[in-house]
This record gives sequence, structure tokens and C-alpha cells, in this order.
Amino acid sequence: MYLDRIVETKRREVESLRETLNVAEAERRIADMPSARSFEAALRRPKRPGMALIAEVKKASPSKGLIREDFHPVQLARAYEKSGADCLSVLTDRDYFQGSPEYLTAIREAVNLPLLRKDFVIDESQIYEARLIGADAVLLIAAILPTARIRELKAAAEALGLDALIEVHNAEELHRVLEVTDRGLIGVNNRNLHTFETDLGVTAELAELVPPEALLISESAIRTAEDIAYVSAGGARGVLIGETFMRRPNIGQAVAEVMGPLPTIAQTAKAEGSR
Ligand SMILES: O=C(O)c1ccccc1NCC(=O)[C@H](O)[C@H](O)COP(=O)(O)O
Repeated sequence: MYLDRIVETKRREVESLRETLNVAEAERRIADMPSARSFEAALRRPKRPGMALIAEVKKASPSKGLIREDFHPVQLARAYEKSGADCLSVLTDRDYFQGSPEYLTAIREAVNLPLLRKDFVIDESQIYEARLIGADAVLLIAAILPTARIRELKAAAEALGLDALIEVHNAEELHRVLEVTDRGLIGVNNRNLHTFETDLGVTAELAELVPPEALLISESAIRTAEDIAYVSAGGARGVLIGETFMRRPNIGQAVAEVMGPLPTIAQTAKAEGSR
């Protein structure tokens, strides 16, 4: 199975990362870095009221192969920032998504938005690395982590000032995550990572079980404004979108079509005044 292969690759990557990572030295470097940006706070106060956007920088994927040939991560990130994305997700996996940690670092230097390191985190060393390359948040995927490891890795992320987006695809995974936390960021992946099947109905099905203190992010297979309305009605307060935007030559136009226009300054001021 693909997901097992990915995790096997991550185990090998972690082995060599652990050989090179000096934790004391990493902690010294992190202490000298500026604080991480709050990924969760940006999603809780989205630019488009009612629906936050995490826009993904994604060149390729196991389910779709090469998605975007003309791939310039910094240009894409700048276009997302201009289009009113609240946060960015950057694939750092090389073997399966043609991503790179270097892309995240380059994007960190070019845009101000909080950045999610999108990878398959199974070990604390990857969290140190995430912070060092400039990430503000990490993804923890319940499908590949026992409950105790979700707890430990979330604590490790928080100790380094990073937020965790914890991802589930079914009720069993969600129940395990809720043993760890009933707040923070819960991502419902509409894609089954074993079969690659997608179904936006998964968001609504699991939303009923997500406590109101948590912020529910609907992930994957979101293509249209109608899809946004559908997952919003189902309970999502944010979306994570990659392929739909990556396939379009004009990122700004694609974001506006799917997410709707940004509110004017006057509309934003009025909304802030009524809060
Ligand atoms: O995208 C895949 O094919 C995939 C396969 C195996 C594990 C993870 C995978 N994707 C990670 C993601 O969750 C998506 O990149 C993200 O939610 C955006 O999805 P989309 O908008 O459908 O590109």
C-alpha cells in the first residue's frame, strides 16, 4: 500500500536525520530565530469571513502524478498571498510529491503568511527540522500514528512554538485524536490515503463529532465554489486546497473563483466593529 511505502521511506529519512541532528545545537539556533507565526490564529480570523483558506504549494502527488510542470514555489506562494490566502501548506516530501524543505525556506523568506510543513511526521527530529527550515505548523496524520505518538508529537511541536494540524479520515481516528485534544486544528481529509478515493461527504459526517472549540479544516478534492458551500454547510470553517489551484495558470483568478472575492476595507472594518 502506498501509505505504508511512504512511512517506510520516512523511517529511513528519520534514521539519517537523527544521525545529523544535534538537538542542543538545534535548540540554540531556534532560540535565536524569530517566533513562529500563529497558524491557528490566522485561520480563526480569516480574510474571507466564515471560511479560512490554507493554499497548498504542490507539484505532484501519488494519486495524480505531475500536477504542475511550470512549478516556481516562491512565485506561487506570492500569488497565493496576494490572492488572500490565510496560510500556506508546503509539501516538503521529495520522493512522492516532488517537494523539498528548501522550497519551504525560500517561501518563508518571500511571504509573511504562516506556513504548514506538509509531510509525514513520525518523529520529533522532523519537528525540529520543520522549525529550523521556517515552518509555523506541522501536520500530524492519525492514520500513521498511534494515539500516544499523536500526543507526544503535538507536545513536541508546541514546545518549539509550532501549531499542529491533526488530520483524520474516519470516526475511529477522530475518537483517538479527541483523547488527545478537543480543541485546536482538526483536519478532515476527504481523501482516503490508502485507496485515494475522495468524498466531500466525509467532512459533514465527521463534523458532527468535532467539538465546537476545535477548528475544522476540510482537506482535499475541493474544486469549486459549490464545494466550498457544501463543506461549509457540513461544518468546515477552513479548507486546504492544492490541486485545483496548481492546475490553473492564473492562481489569483482561481482563488477568487473558488473562495469568492476578498471583502473591501470598509466591509472588514464594519465586521470588526460588530465583533
Ligand atoms: O494527494 C495525494 O495523492 C496524497 C496521497 C497520499 C497521501 C497524501 C496525499 N495528499 C496529501 C493531502 O492531504 C493533499 O495534498 C491536500 O489535502 C490537498 O489536496 P488537493 O486539494 O486534493 O490537492
